[in-house]
Amino acid sequence: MINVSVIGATGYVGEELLRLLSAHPEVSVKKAVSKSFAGQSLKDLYANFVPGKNIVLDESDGDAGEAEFVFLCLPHGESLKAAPKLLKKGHKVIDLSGDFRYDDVSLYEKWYNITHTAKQENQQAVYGLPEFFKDAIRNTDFASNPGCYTTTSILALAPLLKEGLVSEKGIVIDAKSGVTGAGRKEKLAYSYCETADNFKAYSVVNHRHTSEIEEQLSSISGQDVRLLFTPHLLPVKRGILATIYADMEEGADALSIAGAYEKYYGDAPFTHVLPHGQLPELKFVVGSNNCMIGFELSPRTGKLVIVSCTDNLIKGAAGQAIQNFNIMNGFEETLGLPQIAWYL
Ligand SMILES: NC(=O)C1=CN([C@@H]2O[C@H](COP(=O)(O)OP(=O)(O)OC[C@H]3O[C@@H](n4cnc5c(N)ncnc54)[C@H](OP(=O)(O)O)[C@@H]3O)[C@@H](O)[C@H]2O)C=CC1
Ligand SMILES: CC(=O)N[C@@H](CCC(=O)OP(=O)(O)O)C(=O)O
Repeated sequence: MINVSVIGATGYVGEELLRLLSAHPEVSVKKAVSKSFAGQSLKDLYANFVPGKNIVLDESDGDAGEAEFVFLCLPHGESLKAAPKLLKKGHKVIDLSGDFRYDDVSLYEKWYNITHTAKQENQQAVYGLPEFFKDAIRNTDFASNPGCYTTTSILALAPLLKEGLVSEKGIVIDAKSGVTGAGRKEKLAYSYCETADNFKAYSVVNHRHTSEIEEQLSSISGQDVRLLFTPHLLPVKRGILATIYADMEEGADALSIAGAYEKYYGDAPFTHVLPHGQLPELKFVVGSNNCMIGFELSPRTGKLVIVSCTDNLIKGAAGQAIQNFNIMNGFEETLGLPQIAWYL
């Protein structure tokens, strides 16, 4: 059994993580930290935990107790303060915020408008996308979980860029997210009346995930990738669907594209590519740790259209964190993780 602690336990990601961890056969949750609800039982806030083990929320004192592993489910800027202290005390850390995702901290500082105060720890952090960095994840004590939009986008594009089947220029990612992607904020803009029966684009041309997607795709493919990323707020609770447009290079056809995906994801337990012409839907992935990808060629325009779906709270956050935890501990990658979506 591995003792773990969850900090930021009452947010949407923290709650989902605790729910998934409760079914993990090798995990014992020793501490769940909340600044706002310290002293209360988790089940008083989230009644879905009534049948589970009683978890009393602890003070947010930066102490992870006896836990070997600490999951940080804090807003960006907060992990920046918490992670260095925990690493110094010898804890292994998996951070779910954006604070340690960049190789180039100046990109973080520019896109998040925050001065990075833990540059040394940032160098230590491994980008927790198992499909591409499994060996590094296996050998680190500090994993930085990718963003939800970024996981969905990078998994769709990386094999095709790496194999030279699409151009690194002119890519457009048109992504839609469920409202839980914004966190458990008490803001009018995320309330039922403002989001239900509505659909809107936001942060057009300047969403911070643009830089994370570009940096990782450039690093994986060895090309200078520049792209447009447009997020939208979808009136559903969970799920991300990204429709991606890319210019095909010479030699790109249904067979070579399927072959490139097979090369990188043939053995990946959670990334599934549908046969040419079949497209994923949110209900095929929501409730699971899967990323599902489909594609269609447009010979008339020379463009490839890719559709990629994840559950933002699972493969986009809590599930991928557990996948990284499993790899860091030498467990089966799938341990404790849902492989079949809810569908309904
Ligand atoms: N929602 C999603 O789909 C995804 C989120 N992420 C990332 O995961 C992290 C957590 O996200 P999410 O659960 O959605 O966010 P929430 O806003 O729902 O939860 C964050 C929690 O952090 C705690 N907290 C501690 N310090 C602060 C502070 N200064 N300001 C606000 N909250 C604080 C709060 O709990 P308390 O007051 O009880 O301590 C809060 O509930 C973020 O970094 C986010 O970017 C990553 C991928 C997907
Ligand atoms: C719908 C919504 O608001 N989504 C969030 C992205 C999710 C998130 O929390 O960002 P990270 O994945 O980087 O942690 C946003 O656009 O800011």
